[in-house]
Amino acid sequence: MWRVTRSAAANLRRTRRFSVAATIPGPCMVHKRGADILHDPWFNKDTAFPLTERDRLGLRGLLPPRIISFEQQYARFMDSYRSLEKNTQGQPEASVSLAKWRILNRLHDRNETLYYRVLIDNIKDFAPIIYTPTVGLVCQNYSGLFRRPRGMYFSAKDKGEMMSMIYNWPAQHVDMIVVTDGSRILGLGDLGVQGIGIPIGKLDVYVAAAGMNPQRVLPVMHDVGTNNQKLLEDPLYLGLRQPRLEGEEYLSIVDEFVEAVHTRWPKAVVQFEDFQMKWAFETLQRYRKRLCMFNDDIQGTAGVALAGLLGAVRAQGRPLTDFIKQKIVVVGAGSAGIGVLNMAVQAVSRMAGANGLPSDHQFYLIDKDGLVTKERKNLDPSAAPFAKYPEETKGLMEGANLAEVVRKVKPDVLLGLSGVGGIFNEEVLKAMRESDCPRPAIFAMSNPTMNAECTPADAFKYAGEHIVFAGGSPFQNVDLGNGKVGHVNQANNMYLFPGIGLGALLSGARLITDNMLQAAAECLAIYMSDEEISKGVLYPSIGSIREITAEVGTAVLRAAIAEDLAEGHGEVGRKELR
Ligand SMILES: NC(=O)C1=CN([C@@H]2O[C@H](COP(=O)(O)OP(=O)(O)OC[C@H]3O[C@@H](n4cnc5c(N)ncnc54)[C@H](O)[C@@H]3O)[C@@H](O)[C@H]2O)C=CC1
Ligand SMILES: CC(=O)C(=O)O
Ligand SMILES: [Mg+2]
Repeated sequence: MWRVTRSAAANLRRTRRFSVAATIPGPCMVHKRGADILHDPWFNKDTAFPLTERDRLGLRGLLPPRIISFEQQYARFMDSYRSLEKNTQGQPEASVSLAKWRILNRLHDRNETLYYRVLIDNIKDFAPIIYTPTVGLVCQNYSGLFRRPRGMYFSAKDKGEMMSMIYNWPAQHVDMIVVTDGSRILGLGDLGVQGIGIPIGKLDVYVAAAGMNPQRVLPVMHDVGTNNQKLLEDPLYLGLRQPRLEGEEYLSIVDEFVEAVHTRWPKAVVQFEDFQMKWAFETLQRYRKRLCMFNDDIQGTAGVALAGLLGAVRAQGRPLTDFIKQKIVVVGAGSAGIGVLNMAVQAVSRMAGANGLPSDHQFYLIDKDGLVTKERKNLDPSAAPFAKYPEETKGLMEGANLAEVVRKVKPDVLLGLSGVGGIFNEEVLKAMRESDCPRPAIFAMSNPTMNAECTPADAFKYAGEHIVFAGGSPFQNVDLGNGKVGHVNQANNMYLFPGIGLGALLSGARLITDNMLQAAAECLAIYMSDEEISKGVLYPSIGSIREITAEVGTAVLRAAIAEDLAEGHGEVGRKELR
């Protein structure tokens, strides 16, 4: 469909030459020399190059003479990080977090081997810096923070050029791509081109959690303009200074990108991230049968939430099949909230042996206009299956407000994916005290921290110490006094997306099916022991993200094999996989 232009062909030849020399995974031949190596974060070892390599690679004289081992470099970096922590005590949290991000980012830009080692070993400490919440702050300030490019940018001005541009990426192989258009970055809205921080952060998690080869990951930004007036007026803004493309014009950009990626790396897994709702659903429908892709906000989040919801049922001491009877109020009818409900419906249907949503389901959906009912004017088709008929609303009217809904419904679970910080206020949380449930669950899943629907401290204070709590960003456990601790879970799609991507990649499947996603969610749901669950611990520690990712990846791979979709990866073919 797309013309391979002359420059594309030339790029292809160049890339092939380059790739043979420089991007073979594993123990690799580096045909770069001298300063080019020191300036390439993929290969640079700084002062750790031994004398033999300094001679062979033309580095003699370009480095101070003393060889500092990798372990010494590691210790030196961690020392400077810990000193930064000590020296910034008492300073505003945002500036401390940004300072931490800066020193990690400088290392990322200089020496990826050391960067990923410190990241893997300290993932629990560093995840809040390279991922939510700090990544949100980084995106908000990206144009000012920008020093070196990372990833690829496909803008509205590149129409007709993408098949050629894709060959500008220096690596021959790409396994994993995370792409955004910056239109809904966490709960921070349209951040235009500055949203590139999200694909970068997500791919860092892929490397740390799934062991992806850092030379085979690609963060991508589709810059189709921004409707953020502040950014449009910012003289330093790095993106296109035009309103967002809409309709067919928008889709033609994404189509062209997908075609280019699929041509160059047909086996790469593509994760769509932080697209505004209409494009999140549209692109998922459009591409999910055409390439190995998923939408993390719709599908990854749904799996993590479902695992948490099933954990909440276990925490109540009830059998999993009681999930069907749970009264669940979902606040936020966007890509994440609707994604969660769709997956919950699949789970309920499986348990009930039914097809679709049983008529007596107890799911309630609230958006910015209140309770969603069949009387809603211009009811969004994706919300329609969850809109209540008047006789099902316990007397609540269309648009009833959140506190009213909680008072009347007395839910087992209150789950927020609204992006609105503090919306679970004192009144709402106190209403949760009247819940019929022996152990109600409150999930305040919106990111970053300031957009969480409530803090855990408020949740335990107003809704009661017996609740189970999960946030989307990390929070400290809550001291309830008398030696009691309110456990705080982090219900974040980071528990699943690395395993979904890894399993899909290793399977070599050409698409990601509902069964593969369901396998991922089920794997997470059964990961915790009954003892942990009874203490309100629904998810593993982020410190064990590699173990959980390996399990999830295996579950996804098995599901792909069971569906006869697995074609194999690298030297492991279809037969060996079986
Ligand atoms: N913890 C996690 O793993 C994840 C968290 N999220 C978070 O969820 C939030 C929403 O994401 P999306 O669904 O993609 O956004 P979206 O923009 O598609 O949807 C937001 C929804 O919230 C509703 N809303 C807005 N104001 C409201 C109010 N005052 N009361 C009730 N509802 C209100 C809107 O009507 C809309 O339905 C974001 O903050 C995002 O960071 C998203 C994905 C994963
Ligand atoms: C975690 C995530 O994907 C989000 O907040 O959008
Ligand atoms: Mg997201």
